[in-house]
Amino acid sequence: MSTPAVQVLHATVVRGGQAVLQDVSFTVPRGSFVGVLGANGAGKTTLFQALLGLAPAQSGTLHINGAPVHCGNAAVGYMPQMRKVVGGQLSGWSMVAAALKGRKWGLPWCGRAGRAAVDAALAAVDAQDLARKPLETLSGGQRQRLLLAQTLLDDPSLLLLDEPLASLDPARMRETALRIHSLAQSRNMTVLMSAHDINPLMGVMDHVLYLARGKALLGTVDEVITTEALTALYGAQVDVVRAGGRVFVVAEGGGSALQPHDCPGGHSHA
Ligand SMILES: Nc1ncnc2c1ncn2[C@@H]1O[C@H](COP(=O)(O)OP(=O)(O)OP(=O)(O)O)[C@@H](O)[C@H]1O
Repeated sequence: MSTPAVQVLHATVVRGGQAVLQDVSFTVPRGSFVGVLGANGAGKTTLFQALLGLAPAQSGTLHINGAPVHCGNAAVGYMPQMRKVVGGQLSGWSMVAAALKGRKWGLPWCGRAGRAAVDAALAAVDAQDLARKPLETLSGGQRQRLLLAQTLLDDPSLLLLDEPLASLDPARMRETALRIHSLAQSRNMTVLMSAHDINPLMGVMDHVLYLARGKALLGTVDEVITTEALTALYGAQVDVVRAGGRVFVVAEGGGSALQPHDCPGGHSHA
């Protein structure tokens, strides 16, 4: 069996005195596309930061491609959650170039190889037309594409994408998910992508990694997004309801355990 892309064994990660991930174990085979789901505060970003070596595990082990996690691993491309525009005067090209060799917001001076890498990354996400435009003039979706281009520099084998679909409309969400899927397949990359809406990931994901109460459950959509599996994970009654082509994960008392998930045609693909 080949070395897994990600292997987490009995990992506990504490933040602010609280175990955000508690004795979590899962294995992601190489080339898998994993949707990382969970309510706000479930620990999706913390998991990514642990895999980046930025949030050390108090106990347990985390390996990427068979090696312990460490900061600055060029095999890992990371797209953080995007909250606001930084450096709005920068062109799209400069923003991507600024991440060459792991630098962020440094001066975009680079040699011929670096320039070629930036051009190739922009082309891979179909963003050549954004290269000369200042960031502040771009839409959220266009900026997401540039952030995705940044993650492709250094030719990573693993992408950690933190809510890359946030703030996109449903059509763009689906388009972006398909784009990432196709990129991952063509470059043989493993993808862990967090999201609050499962629908754009239907047919794209091989697995779901669902986080709740410090625990994690990895499996196919049909294994994980069920009343039984999520009730066990949450330790309280959670119902998975399919209605009108949508899937709702409903907590006891009627509140949403997660954002409602659109799911046209059940689990069929759009
Ligand atoms: N630097 C930090 N210091 C202390 N606590 C933190 C820190 N970062 C995150 N936390 C806490 O860890 C928990 C998990 O946060 P995290 O950002 O990983 O969740 P998330 O699933 O990514 O949430 P969201 O969907 O809202 O982005 C939260 O309770 C949060 O308050």
